[in-house]
Amino acid sequence: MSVSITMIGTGSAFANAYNNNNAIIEVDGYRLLVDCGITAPSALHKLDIAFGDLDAVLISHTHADHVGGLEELAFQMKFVHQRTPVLYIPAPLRDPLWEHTLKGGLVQGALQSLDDFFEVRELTVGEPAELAPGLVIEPIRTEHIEGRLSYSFLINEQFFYSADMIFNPGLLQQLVDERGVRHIFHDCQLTAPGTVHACLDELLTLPAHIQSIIRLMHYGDTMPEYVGRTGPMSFVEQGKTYDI
Ligand SMILES: O=c1ccn([C@@H]2O[C@@H]3COP(=O)(O)O[C@H]3[C@H]2O)c(=O)[nH]1
Ligand SMILES: [Zn+2]
Ligand SMILES: [Zn+2]
Repeated sequence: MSVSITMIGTGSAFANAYNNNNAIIEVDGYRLLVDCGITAPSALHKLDIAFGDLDAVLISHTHADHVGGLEELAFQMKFVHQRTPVLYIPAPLRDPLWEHTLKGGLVQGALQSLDDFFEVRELTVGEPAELAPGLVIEPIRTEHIEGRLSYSFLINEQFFYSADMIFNPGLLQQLVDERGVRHIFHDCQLTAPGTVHACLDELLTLPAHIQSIIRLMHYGDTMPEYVGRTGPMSFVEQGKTYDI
């Protein structure tokens, strides 16, 4: 069963030349949207993909470049398509997503909870869950912003998707050398210091065999200036589909 990933956006939160760093993971026609930022609706439209073509959405954390498009998704699916989209979410993130992010825009009349807009499927952190045949996802708690919840994802035991995280060489070493991870898509802040994201200088300190399986995402508008300066790593191209 072949699994692919298409980054509908590869940009950092402040990028203008790239859409928000959100992805579609596809296996046998099943399409999972990973994060749904402010630009996701237009990014999907440019790829001729409608919200109705998606099977589910998975959320890593509640920054707007990762959840800012969920209100439109919720309203469109409810009031245009009369459908309830499936929302996969690491369990501890469920309440903050509603209380701190979505409630303000979605609450109206009898519609008072996340369940009024989504079929919520909570994921247990640290446990693999089969979302569809051939698509097993394990949320891993990673550090991004002090005091805020954020998760990376291990997919089919072989693909690690960082979402937003600070540099954690020990975790990457463990994933590759002990758990057999073969592909990594990692956020990459092009300039130091990496206070809330792994930065390029830090990622370049990884062992070569780990760098060789890393593709860099969630980058700023100056990315072209860094092509050829990323060692064995390479930048993910926005809109390109990769087998993982
Ligand atoms: O303590 C903080 C909190 C936030 N920020 C910026 O806001 C952005 C929010 O989206 P992001 O997580 O993709 O990237 C973050 C950073 O660019 C920061 O630099 N330091
Ligand atoms: Zn981000
Ligand atoms: Zn973030």
